[in-house]
Amino acid sequence: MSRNIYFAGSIRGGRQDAELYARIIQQLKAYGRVFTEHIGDPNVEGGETHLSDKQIHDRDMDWLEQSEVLIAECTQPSLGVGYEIGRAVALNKKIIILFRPECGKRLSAMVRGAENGTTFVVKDYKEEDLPGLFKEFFE
Ligand SMILES: O=c1[nH]c(=O)n([C@H]2C[C@H](O)[C@@H](COP(=O)(O)O)O2)cc1CO
Repeated sequence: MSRNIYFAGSIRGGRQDAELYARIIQQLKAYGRVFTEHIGDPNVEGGETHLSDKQIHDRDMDWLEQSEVLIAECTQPSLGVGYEIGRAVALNKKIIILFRPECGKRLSAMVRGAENGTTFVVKDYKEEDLPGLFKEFFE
């Protein structure tokens, strides 16, 4: 399948959900090419070490431009993920925000408030909902 997918999840914002990101990426790979597999790598803690911050930024923006859709897991707040969402809006990408209300926090109004029902979708979910959600989005 030729669809390009950009998955966004917290790195320097905190790695509590890294294993969940890996499971999400595994599922997304059934629907296209996922550029950002390193986000699910448990060895990536404070960021990728083989690249400078500028190299990371420029590579990720290039990947985002090439992607059809941005899927951002936003439960663990991350400045980088928030930035990527804003850039994806500016590029007119389709955006799917995933948030787990069970965490007890509230999603930023700047993210939930951007929902428009078509190109910017916010999904409150539990992990077991993901296969059905992805099937609905992609098929
Ligand atoms: O090493 C990295 N590699 C990388 O691809 N990113 C990108 C992808 C993630 O969706 C997002 C995470 O941002 P942050 O590190 O601020 O939580 O930024 C971020 C870092 C470190 O900031």
